[in-house]
Amino acid sequence: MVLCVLKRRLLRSSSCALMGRLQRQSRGCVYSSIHGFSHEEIREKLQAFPGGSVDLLKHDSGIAVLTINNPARMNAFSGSMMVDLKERVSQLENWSEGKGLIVHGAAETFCSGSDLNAVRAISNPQDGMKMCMFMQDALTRLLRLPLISVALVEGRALGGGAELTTACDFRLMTSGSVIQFVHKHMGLVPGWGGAARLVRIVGSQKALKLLGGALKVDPELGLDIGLADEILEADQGAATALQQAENWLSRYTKGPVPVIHAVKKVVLAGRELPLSEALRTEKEVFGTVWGAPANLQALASKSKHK
Ligand SMILES: CCCC(=O)SCCNC(=O)CCNC(=O)[C@H](O)C(C)(C)COP(=O)(O)OP(=O)(O)OC[C@H]1O[C@@H](n2cnc3c(N)ncnc32)[C@H](O)[C@@H]1OP(=O)(O)O
Repeated sequence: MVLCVLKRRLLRSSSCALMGRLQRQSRGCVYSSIHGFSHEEIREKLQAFPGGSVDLLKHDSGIAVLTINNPARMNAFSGSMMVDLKERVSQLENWSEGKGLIVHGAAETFCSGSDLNAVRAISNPQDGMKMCMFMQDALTRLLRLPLISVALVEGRALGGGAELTTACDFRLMTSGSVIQFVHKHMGLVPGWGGAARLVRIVGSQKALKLLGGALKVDPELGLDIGLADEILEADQGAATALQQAENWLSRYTKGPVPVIHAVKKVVLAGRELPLSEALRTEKEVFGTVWGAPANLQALASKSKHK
């Protein structure tokens, strides 16, 4: 009897722990005060380096467009843009009707990394660490959104810009575009989580070559090594690269919001959690769609999958 009660309590507490982990995972925060991370302190420091913006446009289709907007500096991230990015990610976390996201740069180029003027001004190790934690937090939360996300790479994605592409589920490259982890040339390694994510996307051997050689990845190489998911050709009638990216993404965002969110959550769990935890998460997510309206409707329509 006592054993049964204990067993039940254990089961309840482990499922609570799992749900907590799932919630934290979907919110995505990596750092807290125990890591010496004060969001407010670093936010204030970053705001001292203004310029550009990160803009968000949510469409009725459920696809949002996030624009890295600082064309005078090839869309380099100023301090205030880092703060903007985090605010936009918070807005997307609360967008219950959202299904997809396109991240792109203004004026047909993606992003040339952090603004070198800000980098010079905060080149001491303490400030560098704080900026690194802030951006890791923002980009981890971006990747963990329940939306299916795409980086549309036009022109150049350099340094932190290359890292940003890895915080999306997919990368589409237009002809002539380049992704380059130039960090080694700057005496650096990625610090916005780009190395950890790159290894998961292309494997450690290829990641070592890309980082160790600061290799230029053009669309063909990108497709070959699995960094790019599709090449967008310029000659597609009158369609802009953004329209082409929306068309590409809409294949994966078709359907009811809860189902798209569930798809993203199970894939995220498989990508990030050890197998036994990923399986438990999958079960929890399955429980949210089983017998839910979309499932009942599909059963009632006796659909065939020809
Ligand atoms: C953990 C994060 C690590 C990092 O991200 S470190 C930063 C890595 N990124 C870089 O080193 C990129 C440096 N920039 C470049 O290599 C070149 O500017 C680039 C992007 C290839 C473009 O070359 P071009 O087409 O010849 O154009 P350009 O050099 O005249 O640039 C146009 C204007 O944009 C500016 N710019 C480009 N990238 C920047 C950056 N990251 N920070 C601050 N300003 C940047 C550049 O200084 C120039 O401005 P201006 O016209 O001289 O006032």
